Amino acid sequence: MWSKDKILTLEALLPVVAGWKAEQQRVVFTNGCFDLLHLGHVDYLEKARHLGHRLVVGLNTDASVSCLKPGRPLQDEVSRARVLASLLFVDAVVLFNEQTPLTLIEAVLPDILVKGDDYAISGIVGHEVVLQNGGQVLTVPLVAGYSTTRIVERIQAHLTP
Ligand SMILES: Nc1ncnc2c1ncn2[C@@H]1O[C@H](COP(=O)(O)OP(=O)(O)OP(=O)(O)O)[C@@H](O)[C@H]1O
Ligand SMILES: O=P(O)(O)O[C@@H]1O[C@H]([C@H](O)CO)[C@@H](O)[C@H](O)[C@@H]1O
Repeated sequence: MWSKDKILTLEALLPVVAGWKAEQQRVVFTNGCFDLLHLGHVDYLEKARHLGHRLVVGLNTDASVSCLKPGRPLQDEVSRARVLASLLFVDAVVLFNEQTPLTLIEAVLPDILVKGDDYAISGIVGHEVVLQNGGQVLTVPLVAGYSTTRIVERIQAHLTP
């Protein structure tokens, strides 16, 4: 499968998810901006995937990111989606334009909802609907010292005479 074929609209994703569920494959969902992919992202996404059988990543569109993080994204949504889709342990990438992935999560109804542990379970968007549906909401420990912001700051410091 080509990585680009993992990037699906919600309409295209839902029957794929239904097929996985019919085969008793536990579907893991996470979401984020993933502007500059770094070790923390890779570590957490790989761990998230191994909490179940299939990993779906909800990716904020450029418009969504720019509302949440002024001055971002540094990489456009096409680039961010392809980079995520190129990861072996990512099974699907779906863009969402809202400020939160709630509608997306309500549609996908994953078996497991995951975020890094920079989020408390109660602060993870969609935790209620996933728990009400009998699913799990879990966090994965952060890899210390890695963030997109940190990368930007280091580049800026490097360029500053
Ligand atoms: N160092 C890290 N280790 C593990 N997971 C991380 C790390 N940094 C971010 N994540 C997780 O990656 C997902 C996407 O986060 P995000 O795109 O905001 O990354 P970020 O590097 O924190 O970006 P920013 O610096 O702009 O906030 C979130 O679920 C977050 O919990
Ligand atoms: O990359 P981020 O900033 O970790 O991703 C955000 O996560 C929010 C989270 O799901 C809140 O529980 C989400 O609401 C927001 O749209 C970004 O995806």
